[in-house]
Amino acid sequence: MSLAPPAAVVHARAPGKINVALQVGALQEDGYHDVAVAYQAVSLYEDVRASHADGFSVAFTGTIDTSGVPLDEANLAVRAARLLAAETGYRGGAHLEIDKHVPVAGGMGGGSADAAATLLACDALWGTGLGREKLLALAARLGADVPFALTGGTAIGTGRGDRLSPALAKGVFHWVLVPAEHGLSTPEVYAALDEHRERHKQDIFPAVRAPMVGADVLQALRAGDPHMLAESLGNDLQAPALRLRPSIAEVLETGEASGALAGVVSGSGPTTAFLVADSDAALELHVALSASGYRTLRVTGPVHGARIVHD
Ligand SMILES: C[C@](O)(CO)[C@H](O)COP(=O)(O)OP(=O)(O)OC[C@H]1O[C@@H](n2ccc(N)nc2=O)[C@H](O)[C@@H]1O
Ligand SMILES: Nc1ncnc2c1ncn2[C@@H]1O[C@H](COP(=O)(O)OP(=O)(O)OP(=O)(O)O)[C@@H](O)[C@H]1O
Repeated sequence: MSLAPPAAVVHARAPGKINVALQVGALQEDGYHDVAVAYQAVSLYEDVRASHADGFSVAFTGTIDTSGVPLDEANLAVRAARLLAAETGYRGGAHLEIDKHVPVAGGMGGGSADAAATLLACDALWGTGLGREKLLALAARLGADVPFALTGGTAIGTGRGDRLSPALAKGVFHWVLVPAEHGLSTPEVYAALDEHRERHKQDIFPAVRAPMVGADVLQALRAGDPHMLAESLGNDLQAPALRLRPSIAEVLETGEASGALAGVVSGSGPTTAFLVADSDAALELHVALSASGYRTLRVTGPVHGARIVHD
Protein backbone atom coordinates (compact mmCIF):
# COMPACT_ATOMS: atom_id res chain seq x y z
CA MET A 1 0.00 0.00 0.00
CA SER A 2 1.42 3.39 -0.97
CA LEU A 3 0.90 6.42 1.24
CA ALA A 4 -0.68 9.55 -0.29
CA PRO A 5 1.95 12.26 -0.93
CA PRO A 6 1.84 15.18 1.53
CA ALA A 7 -0.42 18.02 0.36
CA ALA A 8 1.32 20.91 -1.40
CA VAL A 9 -1.43 23.31 -0.36
CA VAL A 10 -3.69 23.07 2.69
CA HIS A 11 -6.92 25.05 2.69
CA ALA A 12 -8.52 26.00 6.02
CA ARG A 13 -11.62 28.09 6.62
CA ALA A 14 -12.60 30.00 9.76
CA PRO A 15 -15.66 32.14 10.55
CA GLY A 16 -16.19 35.71 11.66
CA LYS A 17 -18.23 36.32 14.82
CA ILE A 18 -20.90 38.46 16.39
CA ASN A 19 -20.91 39.21 20.11
CA VAL A 20 -24.55 38.77 21.07
CA ALA A 21 -23.66 39.91 24.58
CA LEU A 22 -20.52 41.64 25.81
CA GLN A 23 -19.96 43.01 29.31
CA VAL A 24 -16.66 44.69 30.06
CA GLY A 25 -15.33 44.64 33.62
CA ALA A 26 -12.28 46.29 35.12
CA LEU A 27 -9.01 47.03 33.35
CA GLN A 28 -6.36 44.54 34.50
CA GLU A 29 -2.64 45.19 35.00
CA ASP A 30 -1.79 43.45 31.70
CA GLY A 31 -3.77 46.09 29.77
CA TYR A 32 -6.70 43.74 29.09
CA HIS A 33 -10.21 43.99 30.52
CA ASP A 34 -12.01 41.21 32.28
CA VAL A 35 -14.95 40.43 29.99
CA ALA A 36 -17.95 38.11 29.68
CA VAL A 37 -18.91 37.42 26.08
CA ALA A 38 -21.54 35.36 24.29
CA TYR A 39 -20.04 34.61 20.88
CA GLN A 40 -21.85 33.38 17.80
CA ALA A 41 -19.87 32.30 14.72
CA VAL A 42 -21.57 33.48 11.53
CA SER A 43 -21.48 32.47 7.87
CA LEU A 44 -18.82 34.93 6.70
CA TYR A 45 -15.56 33.06 6.27
CA GLU A 46 -11.86 33.62 5.82
CA ASP A 47 -10.22 31.08 3.49
CA VAL A 48 -6.52 30.52 4.10
CA ARG A 49 -4.40 28.44 1.72
CA ALA A 50 -0.99 27.54 3.11
CA SER A 51 1.84 26.25 0.94
CA HIS A 52 5.48 25.37 1.62
CA ALA A 53 8.02 28.20 1.47
CA ASP A 54 11.42 29.02 2.95
CA GLY A 55 10.23 32.11 4.81
CA PHE A 56 6.86 33.53 5.87
CA SER A 57 4.69 35.62 3.56
CA VAL A 58 1.05 36.54 3.09
CA ALA A 59 -1.12 37.83 0.24
CA PHE A 60 -4.80 38.77 0.19
CA THR A 61 -7.26 37.95 -2.58
CA GLY A 62 -10.96 38.78 -2.81
CA THR A 63 -12.91 41.98 -3.16
CA ILE A 64 -12.46 43.47 0.34
CA ASP A 65 -10.10 46.45 0.64
CA THR A 66 -7.10 45.14 2.61
CA SER A 67 -4.83 48.12 1.88
CA GLY A 68 -4.59 48.98 5.61
CA VAL A 69 -3.61 45.47 6.67
CA PRO A 70 0.10 44.85 7.24
CA LEU A 71 1.77 42.17 5.11
CA ASP A 72 4.89 41.85 7.29
CA GLU A 73 5.44 40.16 10.68
CA ALA A 74 2.62 42.27 12.13
CA ASN A 75 0.06 40.34 10.11
CA LEU A 76 -1.86 38.11 12.52
CA ALA A 77 -1.75 35.14 10.14
CA VAL A 78 2.04 35.46 9.79
CA ARG A 79 2.32 35.73 13.58
CA ALA A 80 0.24 32.55 13.91
CA ALA A 81 2.44 30.59 11.47
CA ARG A 82 5.64 31.83 13.11
CA LEU A 83 4.36 30.97 16.59
CA LEU A 84 3.44 27.43 15.50
CA ALA A 85 6.85 26.94 13.88
CA ALA A 86 8.65 28.25 16.99
CA GLU A 87 6.61 26.05 19.35
CA THR A 88 7.04 22.86 17.32
CA GLY A 89 10.65 23.43 16.20
CA TYR A 90 9.57 23.34 12.55
CA ARG A 91 12.39 24.79 10.46
CA GLY A 92 10.61 25.75 7.21
CA GLY A 93 8.08 28.45 6.45
CA ALA A 94 4.80 29.00 4.65
CA HIS A 95 3.18 31.23 2.09
CA LEU A 96 -0.37 32.15 3.13
CA GLU A 97 -3.00 33.22 0.65
CA ILE A 98 -6.07 34.67 2.31
CA ASP A 99 -9.41 35.08 0.59
CA LYS A 100 -10.97 37.69 2.87
CA HIS A 101 -14.71 38.12 3.43
CA VAL A 102 -14.90 39.50 6.97
CA PRO A 103 -14.77 43.33 7.11
CA VAL A 104 -11.33 44.62 8.22
CA ALA A 105 -11.28 46.17 11.74
CA GLY A 106 -15.05 45.73 11.78
CA GLY A 107 -15.49 44.12 15.20
CA MET A 108 -16.15 40.72 13.65
CA GLY A 109 -12.82 39.03 14.38
CA GLY A 110 -11.53 38.78 10.79
CA GLY A 111 -7.86 38.87 11.74
CA SER A 112 -8.59 36.34 14.49
CA ALA A 113 -10.21 34.02 11.92
CA ASP A 114 -7.12 34.37 9.71
CA ALA A 115 -4.92 33.38 12.65
CA ALA A 116 -7.11 30.41 13.60
CA ALA A 117 -7.30 29.09 10.02
CA THR A 118 -3.53 29.55 9.64
CA LEU A 119 -2.78 27.54 12.80
CA LEU A 120 -4.91 24.68 11.50
CA ALA A 121 -3.60 24.86 7.91
CA CYS A 122 0.09 25.01 8.86
CA ASP A 123 -0.28 22.24 11.46
CA ALA A 124 -1.62 20.01 8.66
CA LEU A 125 0.80 21.25 5.97
CA TRP A 126 3.87 20.75 8.13
CA GLY A 127 2.64 17.52 9.73
CA THR A 128 3.38 18.96 13.17
CA GLY A 129 0.22 17.27 14.49
CA LEU A 130 -0.29 19.57 17.47
CA GLY A 131 -4.02 18.89 17.72
CA ARG A 132 -6.92 21.07 18.90
CA GLU A 133 -6.03 21.47 22.60
CA LYS A 134 -2.50 22.73 22.00
CA LEU A 135 -3.62 24.87 19.07
CA LEU A 136 -6.18 26.49 21.42
CA ALA A 137 -3.40 27.42 23.85
CA LEU A 138 -1.39 29.00 21.01
CA ALA A 139 -4.52 30.77 19.77
CA ALA A 140 -4.99 32.49 23.14
CA ARG A 141 -1.44 33.89 22.87
CA LEU A 142 -2.31 35.51 19.53
CA GLY A 143 -5.45 37.39 20.60
CA ALA A 144 -8.53 37.27 22.79
CA ASP A 145 -10.86 36.27 19.92
CA VAL A 146 -8.60 33.68 18.27
CA PRO A 147 -9.62 30.64 20.40
CA PHE A 148 -13.27 31.23 19.52
CA ALA A 149 -12.47 31.37 15.78
CA LEU A 150 -11.01 27.86 16.22
CA THR A 151 -13.99 26.43 18.11
CA GLY A 152 -16.87 28.33 16.46
CA GLY A 153 -20.53 27.56 17.19
CA THR A 154 -21.93 29.40 20.20
CA ALA A 155 -19.76 29.90 23.26
CA ILE A 156 -19.27 31.93 26.40
CA GLY A 157 -15.89 33.59 26.83
CA THR A 158 -14.51 34.86 30.14
CA GLY A 159 -11.15 36.26 31.25
CA ARG A 160 -9.90 38.17 28.22
CA GLY A 161 -12.69 36.44 26.26
CA ASP A 162 -10.35 33.52 25.53
CA ARG A 163 -11.53 31.11 28.25
CA LEU A 164 -14.32 29.33 26.44
CA SER A 165 -17.19 27.14 27.46
CA PRO A 166 -19.74 25.95 24.91
CA ALA A 167 -23.29 27.31 25.17
CA LEU A 168 -26.35 25.32 24.17
CA ALA A 169 -28.00 26.81 21.11
CA LYS A 170 -30.90 25.61 19.01
CA GLY A 171 -31.83 26.47 15.45
CA VAL A 172 -30.51 29.17 13.16
CA PHE A 173 -30.39 32.91 13.80
CA HIS A 174 -30.65 35.32 10.86
CA TRP A 175 -28.66 38.54 10.84
CA VAL A 176 -28.34 41.50 8.49
CA LEU A 177 -24.98 43.23 8.85
CA VAL A 178 -24.11 46.77 7.89
CA PRO A 179 -20.33 47.03 7.49
CA ALA A 180 -18.71 50.47 7.59
CA GLU A 181 -16.28 51.81 5.05
CA HIS A 182 -13.62 52.56 7.68
CA GLY A 183 -12.76 50.36 10.64
CA LEU A 184 -12.36 51.19 14.33
CA SER A 185 -9.33 50.27 16.43
CA THR A 186 -10.22 47.78 19.18
CA PRO A 187 -7.78 49.25 21.78
CA GLU A 188 -9.12 52.77 21.07
CA VAL A 189 -12.70 51.64 21.69
CA TYR A 190 -11.72 49.99 25.00
CA ALA A 191 -9.77 53.15 25.92
CA ALA A 192 -12.82 55.34 25.17
CA LEU A 193 -14.86 53.18 27.58
CA ASP A 194 -12.17 53.61 30.28
CA GLU A 195 -12.09 57.38 29.77
CA HIS A 196 -15.86 57.57 30.13
CA ARG A 197 -15.76 55.45 33.30
CA GLU A 198 -12.94 57.55 34.75
CA ARG A 199 -14.85 60.78 34.08
CA HIS A 200 -18.04 59.43 35.64
CA LYS A 201 -16.56 57.34 38.41
CA GLN A 202 -18.42 59.27 41.11
CA ASP A 203 -21.73 58.25 39.48
CA ILE A 204 -20.86 54.60 38.83
CA PHE A 205 -21.75 52.36 41.77
CA PRO A 206 -20.45 49.75 42.41
CA ALA A 207 -17.19 50.90 40.75
CA VAL A 208 -17.29 48.55 37.75
CA ARG A 209 -19.49 45.47 38.05
CA ALA A 210 -18.11 41.97 37.52
CA PRO A 211 -18.96 41.03 33.93
CA MET A 212 -21.42 38.22 33.26
CA VAL A 213 -23.57 36.80 30.50
CA GLY A 214 -27.17 37.02 31.70
CA ALA A 215 -29.51 34.06 32.12
CA ASP A 216 -31.87 35.70 29.60
CA VAL A 217 -29.19 35.50 26.87
CA LEU A 218 -28.45 31.83 27.62
CA GLN A 219 -32.16 31.00 27.65
CA ALA A 220 -32.80 32.75 24.32
CA LEU A 221 -29.88 30.91 22.69
CA ARG A 222 -31.03 27.59 24.14
CA ALA A 223 -34.57 28.19 22.89
CA GLY A 224 -33.38 29.32 19.43
CA ASP A 225 -35.84 32.20 19.81
CA PRO A 226 -34.83 35.38 17.93
CA HIS A 227 -37.57 37.48 19.59
CA MET A 228 -36.25 36.54 23.02
CA LEU A 229 -32.64 37.10 21.96
CA ALA A 230 -33.55 40.51 20.52
CA GLU A 231 -34.62 41.61 24.03
CA SER A 232 -31.27 40.50 25.47
CA LEU A 233 -28.67 41.79 23.00
CA GLY A 234 -26.18 44.07 24.73
CA ASN A 235 -22.67 45.40 24.29
CA ASP A 236 -20.72 47.61 26.70
CA LEU A 237 -18.49 48.69 23.79
CA GLN A 238 -21.45 50.08 21.83
CA ALA A 239 -21.52 53.47 23.59
CA PRO A 240 -17.76 54.14 23.16
CA ALA A 241 -17.94 52.94 19.53
CA LEU A 242 -20.80 55.41 18.96
CA ARG A 243 -18.80 58.18 20.58
CA LEU A 244 -15.88 57.50 18.23
CA ARG A 245 -18.15 57.00 15.20
CA PRO A 246 -21.43 58.93 15.69
CA SER A 247 -22.76 57.82 12.28
CA ILE A 248 -23.43 54.33 13.73
CA ALA A 249 -26.44 55.81 15.58
CA GLU A 250 -28.18 56.54 12.30
CA VAL A 251 -27.53 53.00 11.04
CA LEU A 252 -29.03 51.56 14.24
CA GLU A 253 -32.09 53.80 14.01
CA THR A 254 -32.67 53.04 10.33
CA GLY A 255 -32.38 49.26 10.84
CA GLU A 256 -34.70 49.22 13.82
CA ALA A 257 -37.24 51.44 12.03
CA SER A 258 -37.08 49.14 8.98
CA GLY A 259 -38.22 45.94 10.68
CA ALA A 260 -35.21 44.55 12.56
CA LEU A 261 -36.09 42.88 15.87
CA ALA A 262 -33.05 44.65 17.36
CA GLY A 263 -29.67 46.00 16.36
CA VAL A 264 -26.33 45.90 18.13
CA VAL A 265 -22.78 46.98 17.37
CA SER A 266 -20.65 43.85 16.95
CA GLY A 267 -17.70 43.78 19.37
CA SER A 268 -15.66 46.95 19.07
CA GLY A 269 -17.57 47.97 15.91
CA PRO A 270 -18.24 49.67 13.62
CA THR A 271 -20.16 46.80 11.96
CA THR A 272 -23.81 46.84 13.05
CA ALA A 273 -25.69 43.54 13.33
CA PHE A 274 -29.47 43.39 13.05
CA LEU A 275 -31.33 40.34 14.27
CA VAL A 276 -34.40 39.34 12.24
CA ALA A 277 -36.99 36.58 12.61
CA ASP A 278 -36.20 34.50 9.50
CA SER A 279 -34.72 34.58 5.99
CA ASP A 280 -37.75 36.42 4.51
CA ALA A 281 -37.37 39.16 7.13
CA ALA A 282 -33.64 39.31 6.32
CA LEU A 283 -34.43 39.91 2.65
CA GLU A 284 -36.99 42.60 3.52
CA LEU A 285 -34.53 44.40 5.79
CA HIS A 286 -31.81 44.14 3.14
CA VAL A 287 -34.15 45.80 0.61
CA ALA A 288 -35.12 48.57 3.06
CA LEU A 289 -31.53 49.29 4.11
CA SER A 290 -30.33 49.24 0.49
CA ALA A 291 -33.03 51.80 -0.37
CA SER A 292 -31.61 54.00 2.43
CA GLY A 293 -28.18 53.70 0.83
CA TYR A 294 -26.59 51.06 3.07
CA ARG A 295 -24.64 48.03 1.87
CA THR A 296 -25.63 44.88 3.75
CA LEU A 297 -24.47 41.31 4.25
CA ARG A 298 -26.95 38.60 5.19
CA VAL A 299 -25.52 35.88 7.41
CA THR A 300 -26.71 33.07 9.68
CA GLY A 301 -25.31 31.59 12.86
CA PRO A 302 -24.14 29.56 14.57
CA VAL A 303 -21.68 27.93 12.13
CA HIS A 304 -18.66 25.69 12.64
CA GLY A 305 -15.21 26.87 13.74
CA ALA A 306 -11.93 26.57 11.82
CA ARG A 307 -11.84 23.52 9.54
CA ILE A 308 -9.72 21.99 6.81
CA VAL A 309 -11.49 22.18 3.43
CA HIS A 310 -10.80 19.41 0.91
CA ASP A 311 -11.00 21.18 -2.46
C1 LIG B 1 -13.99 43.34 21.19
C2 LIG B 1 -13.77 41.85 21.07
O1 LIG B 1 -13.69 41.49 19.70
C3 LIG B 1 -14.99 41.14 21.65
O2 LIG B 1 -15.00 39.77 21.33
C4 LIG B 1 -12.52 41.41 21.81
O3 LIG B 1 -12.59 41.81 23.16
C5 LIG B 1 -11.24 41.90 21.18
O4 LIG B 1 -10.51 40.78 20.82
P1 LIG B 1 -9.15 40.88 19.94
O5 LIG B 1 -9.32 41.86 18.85
O6 LIG B 1 -8.78 39.45 19.62
O7 LIG B 1 -8.20 41.50 21.00
P2 LIG B 1 -6.60 41.43 21.14
O8 LIG B 1 -5.99 41.50 19.79
O9 LIG B 1 -6.24 40.28 22.04
O10 LIG B 1 -6.35 42.79 21.92
C6 LIG B 1 -6.33 44.04 21.30
C7 LIG B 1 -6.50 45.09 22.37
O11 LIG B 1 -7.87 45.16 22.79
C8 LIG B 1 -7.97 45.45 24.17
N1 LIG B 1 -8.65 44.34 24.89
C9 LIG B 1 -8.92 43.18 24.24
C10 LIG B 1 -9.60 42.15 24.92
C11 LIG B 1 -9.94 42.37 26.28
N2 LIG B 1 -10.57 41.41 26.98
N3 LIG B 1 -9.65 43.54 26.88
C12 LIG B 1 -9.02 44.54 26.20
O12 LIG B 1 -8.79 45.61 26.76
C13 LIG B 1 -6.54 45.65 24.66
O13 LIG B 1 -6.26 47.02 24.54
C14 LIG B 1 -5.72 44.86 23.65
O14 LIG B 1 -4.40 45.32 23.54
N1 LIG C 1 -4.68 38.97 8.86
C1 LIG C 1 -5.22 40.12 9.25
N2 LIG C 1 -6.47 40.41 8.83
C2 LIG C 1 -7.05 41.57 9.24
N3 LIG C 1 -6.46 42.48 10.00
C3 LIG C 1 -5.22 42.24 10.43
C4 LIG C 1 -4.56 41.05 10.06
N4 LIG C 1 -3.35 41.09 10.62
C5 LIG C 1 -3.27 42.25 11.29
N5 LIG C 1 -4.38 42.96 11.17
C6 LIG C 1 -4.65 44.28 11.80
O1 LIG C 1 -5.43 44.05 12.97
C7 LIG C 1 -6.40 45.07 13.16
C8 LIG C 1 -7.74 44.44 13.50
O2 LIG C 1 -8.20 43.73 12.38
P1 LIG C 1 -9.49 42.80 12.42
O3 LIG C 1 -10.06 42.80 11.04
O4 LIG C 1 -9.21 41.51 13.05
O5 LIG C 1 -10.42 43.65 13.39
P2 LIG C 1 -11.67 43.33 14.24
O6 LIG C 1 -12.57 42.41 13.49
O7 LIG C 1 -12.23 44.63 14.70
O8 LIG C 1 -11.10 42.54 15.46
P3 LIG C 1 -11.86 42.09 16.77
O9 LIG C 1 -13.31 42.01 16.53
O10 LIG C 1 -11.23 40.74 17.01
O11 LIG C 1 -11.46 43.13 17.75
C9 LIG C 1 -6.40 45.92 11.89
O12 LIG C 1 -5.84 47.17 12.26
C10 LIG C 1 -5.52 45.20 10.91
O13 LIG C 1 -4.72 46.08 10.15
